[in-house]
Amino acid sequence: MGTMKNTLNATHLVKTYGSVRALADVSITVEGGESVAIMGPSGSGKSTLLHTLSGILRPDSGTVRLGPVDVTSLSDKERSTLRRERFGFVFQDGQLVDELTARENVAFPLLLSGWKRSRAMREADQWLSRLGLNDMGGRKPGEMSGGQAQRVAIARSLVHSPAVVFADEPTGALDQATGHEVMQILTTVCQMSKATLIVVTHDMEVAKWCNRLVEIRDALIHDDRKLGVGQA
Ligand SMILES: Nc1ncnc2c1ncn2[C@@H]1O[C@H](COP(=O)(O)OP(=O)(O)OP(=O)(O)O)[C@@H](O)[C@H]1O
Repeated sequence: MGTMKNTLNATHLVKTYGSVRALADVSITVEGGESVAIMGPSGSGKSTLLHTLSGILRPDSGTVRLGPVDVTSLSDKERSTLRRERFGFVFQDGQLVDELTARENVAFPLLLSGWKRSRAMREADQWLSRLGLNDMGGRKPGEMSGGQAQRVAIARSLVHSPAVVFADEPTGALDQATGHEVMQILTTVCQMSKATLIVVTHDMEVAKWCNRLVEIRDALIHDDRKLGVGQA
């Protein structure tokens, strides 16, 4: 039922930068609620694929659909509204606003959507507590560890109940143990929220947390397979 609505479907994506082909002809369907790791060598097109699927980049040709919506045919303004309302983003680091507290950072997407401040702050507090950050609400990003900051970023990516969370090297700035914790939390809360998760990573330990692994090579999908939990 709700899953069809959130199916992410890309067909025949082509994206070139000058003479470089970053996506040669990529088609992929991700069902609502799946968690997908995208791996591949440096320069193979992973980030370009993530940015195209998430409406940040427009492909030269091909289409991206979220449920019935053709994302590629939307205007820039409509695409940024769709990104803000239906997608969440987690990056390697540096994504939180330094001047805002953890609570304000998490509440930010809700404030942008017009929530009243008091209600947005209460919702943010619930997310912080869900992620084990009860005491962190009043701290600024510079006053937290890397792992804590990533958990705040995860809370912020999910606070507005997005259909899809896009994560680009979410553990790239963390040591292995902290990265492991962050992936456990990220996959658990996405599952709880029934959000699809798409993660770009170089690290098989990170990919293992997902239930599907897509390998990109030379701008094409080279392999696409299911993963059992803890298997790779
Ligand atoms: N803005 C840009 N201008 C020109 N070329 C670009 C641009 N962005 C990416 N490219 C090129 O497109 C190709 C794919 O890049 P992309 O960043 O998608 O790869 P990636 O697999 O994410 O790499 P990495 O793992 O190193 O981040 C590379 O050859 C890259 O140099």
